Amino acid sequence: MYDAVADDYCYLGTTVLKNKLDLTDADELEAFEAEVSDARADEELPAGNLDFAHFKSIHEHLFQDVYDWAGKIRTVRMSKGGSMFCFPENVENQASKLFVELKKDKFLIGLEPETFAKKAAHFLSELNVIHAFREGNGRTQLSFFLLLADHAGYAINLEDLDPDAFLNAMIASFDGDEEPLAAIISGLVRH
Ligand SMILES: Nc1ncnc2c1ncn2[C@@H]1O[C@H](COP(=O)(O)OP(=O)(O)OP(=O)(O)O)[C@@H](O)[C@H]1O
Repeated sequence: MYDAVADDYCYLGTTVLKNKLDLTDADELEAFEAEVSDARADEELPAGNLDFAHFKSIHEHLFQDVYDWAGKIRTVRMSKGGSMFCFPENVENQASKLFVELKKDKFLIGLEPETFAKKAAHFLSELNVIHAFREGNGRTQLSFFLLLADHAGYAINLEDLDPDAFLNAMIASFDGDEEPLAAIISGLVRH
């Protein structure tokens, strides 16, 4: 969870996010959110142009059953484990730039696997620094990565992904070292 802050997204005096079922118990909300977002992830994801609007529509798809703000940029500052993410007023601008870069890079099509892994790691790392949403960033990042990899011609099996190693690599990338993340992605695309 986030460095716990009770903000306007939360029920008064708690760190439980307001939600469509009005669940006020953190564990119940977590279980419900996990179940329905998993089910939504198994459905066909919204089509799009691999741009920021597409990224937001994936978040909306995954979390439509849980939050009114699904698909919408957060309005509060956030940090995790001491990592301070992009200020909300800069999210739109930074994300637009990042997705324009991705397009300029031809969505990473036609690269050697090693180069794809490096560039995808950089993209994911920057996407995580932006952290567009109040919650659900990791799951949206992964879903988008799967679409990007598929579009570039790589079939990724997430069962091969070690969640702890992946989290550590994401944190390392936040701190400026994208190598561990590139190594993990490289392992996923080499089959
Ligand atoms: N200390 C940290 N510094 C930088 N990034 C972090 C840190 N801790 C977690 N992350 C990244 O934040 C993202 C998770 O964000 P968030 O909790 O909004 O997503 P989620 O989908 O709700 O959770 P999860 O990805 O854990 O299922 C992941 O990409 C994760 O790697």
